Amino acid sequence: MFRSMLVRSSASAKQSLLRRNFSTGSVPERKVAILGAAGGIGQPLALLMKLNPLVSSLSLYDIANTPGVAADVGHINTRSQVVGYMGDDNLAKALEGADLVIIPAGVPRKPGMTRDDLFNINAGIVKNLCSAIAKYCPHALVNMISNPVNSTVPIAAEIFKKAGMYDEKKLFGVTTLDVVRAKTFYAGKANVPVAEVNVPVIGGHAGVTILPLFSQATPQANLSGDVLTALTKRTQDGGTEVVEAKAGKGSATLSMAYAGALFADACLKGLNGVPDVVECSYVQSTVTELPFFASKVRLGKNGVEEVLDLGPLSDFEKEGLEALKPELKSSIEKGVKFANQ
Ligand SMILES: NC(=O)C1=CN([C@@H]2O[C@H](COP(=O)(O)OP(=O)(O)OC[C@H]3O[C@@H](n4cnc5c(N)ncnc54)[C@H](O)[C@@H]3O)[C@@H](O)[C@H]2O)C=CC1
Ligand SMILES: O=C([O-])CC(=O)C(=O)O
Repeated sequence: MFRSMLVRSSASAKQSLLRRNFSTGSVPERKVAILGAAGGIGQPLALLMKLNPLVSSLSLYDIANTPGVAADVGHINTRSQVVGYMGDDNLAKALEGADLVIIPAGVPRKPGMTRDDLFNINAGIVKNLCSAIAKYCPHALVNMISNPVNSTVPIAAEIFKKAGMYDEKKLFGVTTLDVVRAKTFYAGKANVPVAEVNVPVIGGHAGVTILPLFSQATPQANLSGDVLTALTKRTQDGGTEVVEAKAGKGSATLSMAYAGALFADACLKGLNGVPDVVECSYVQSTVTELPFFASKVRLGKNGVEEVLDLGPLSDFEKEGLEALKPELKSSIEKGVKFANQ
């Protein structure tokens, strides 16, 4: 009996050693900061990042209410240590040492508004937060969620350029929710298992600038032109569908937190050297004549490893691509102009 106890205890010692190696060795320490962590997106995103075993330190920053969110999420028995930071004076500490900063700070839409109607408030918020990132964690990857993404990403790039630390490989507009929606809507119409579906979504993140490429969707399905037109429109209007359903109580938060957590996980995998991590994102790009564009991106140890080209487009998608360019161009220019005022 004594012997079997010894065997058991040496087996459990081995297991705990393995566990320790896992937490200190093979999985690197990664600090993730969420700016706007007490908001509609921020809270469920904090929860999902707390569940991610790739995160060792989770920093929750907001101008209000972060102590409660951090205390709540911090009781979950997963790897990361959670700290809440509230107010401008604590932003430096929230950011120091961050490998990845996710920004869902800012106001959401109400019915009747476009994403661009958020520009006046959110542009200033993003500008201040990016100035702090440039100062306190210049090497971090930045996942921009705050709308209008088509403009807030160029704003961030300009702020980083002014600070002399811009690295185009490290700045991402999060367009994953467009991909999530395109997959869901396509699976419904094509009658295929949603978990197997892949659909690239290119362009930007507002109305017609969102261009799902259903011609490249897998598994392939033989959908009529009318169905493809309707699927495209529903994907482009997905945000508005939620804004209207919430009737003044904000925009997508839960599906956005899911999408944001998926994209952050892909970024962390890339940082950790996992090969072949490919996601769509709105990044600095040369795949079209526009300086920022969403397309498939290969993620690696330095962020963007490769911006993949668009692949073959149907005639309908080619038209959509040309149609989106003027709006996307003017949203980019608006952001650049604002940052340089
Ligand atoms: N990229 C995308 O696909 C999506 C983007 N969004 C955008 O995400 C943003 C946030 O949406 P919600 O979470 O629903 O809004 P929300 O109003 O519920 O939360 C925003 C949070 O940001 C905080 N905040 C405001 N100023 C801040 C500052 N200077 N520093 C730190 N935090 C600050 C607020 O205190 C609040 O807790 C909106 O701009 C919305 O349009 C929403 C859905 C999808
Ligand atoms: O529609 C909005 O305002 C929020 C958003 O970006 C989305 O849900 O795609």
